[in-house]
Amino acid sequence: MATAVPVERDAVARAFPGPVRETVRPSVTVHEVTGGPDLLAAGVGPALAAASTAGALTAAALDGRPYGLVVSAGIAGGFPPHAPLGSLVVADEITAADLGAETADGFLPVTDLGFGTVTHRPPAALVRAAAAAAGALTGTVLTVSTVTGTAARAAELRGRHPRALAEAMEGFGVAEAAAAHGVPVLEVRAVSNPVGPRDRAAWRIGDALDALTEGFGKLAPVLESWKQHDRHDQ
Ligand SMILES: O=C(O)c1cccc(C(=O)CC[C@H]2O[C@@H](n3cnc4c(=O)[nH]cnc43)[C@H](O)[C@@H]2O)c1
Repeated sequence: MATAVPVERDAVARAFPGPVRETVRPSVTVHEVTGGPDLLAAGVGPALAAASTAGALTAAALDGRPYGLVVSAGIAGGFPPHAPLGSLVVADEITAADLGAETADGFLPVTDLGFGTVTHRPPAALVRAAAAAAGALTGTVLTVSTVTGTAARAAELRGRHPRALAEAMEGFGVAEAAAAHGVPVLEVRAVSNPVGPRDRAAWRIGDALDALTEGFGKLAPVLESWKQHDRHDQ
């Protein structure tokens, strides 16, 4: 499970009762919850999140304990009124919103330029089960390299992605790493702030971290049934 920063990782860890063992890997430190998931604070932004997640995936595969599922988790901006503060969002699409080219006629995703991908889709059955268990909304979660800070940019993003519920900065990077290893991905976000005009006073990071802990408490049985990694140990 990959969060951006340690405070998010620790919020997820609080949902699982077991003790935590810290293992230093070449590109990332893994917090292994006994009887629960492995957790990474993979860094802020898609590039570092991809590098850290790929490192953990590679290390686990070389140990003969490959992961069966990768989860990108953390706080996010929610598009009002679709994803209110404190709500939980499970992504059915993880989309890189600013990976492309600006043209006189508007933004072109890299796929229109003939390269790569801009969207990863988590397994539909997993998304349904996770959202039902956690009482979460489902929709597109955008990955951006620049936090939206104006109403105009928020409207532009929703115009291009009408199903977008939230934006964050790591999901697509984590999903790229998972895809490179042939492992399914899920993204779960708790809304800490509205997407729109920059207003630090409007952040509710503590509430979002609490929602993350509560959400993962409810998600645990769903994730357990998808987890192949620990089954290799038994
Ligand atoms: O400076 C600001 O106005 C500002 C507003 C919201 C969030 C930030 C961050 O630097 C948070 C980055 C961190 O948290 C995730 N996150 C949370 N809210 C958002 C958001 O609205 N847009 C993008 N990312 C967000 C993100 O995944 C990072 O890990 C700054």
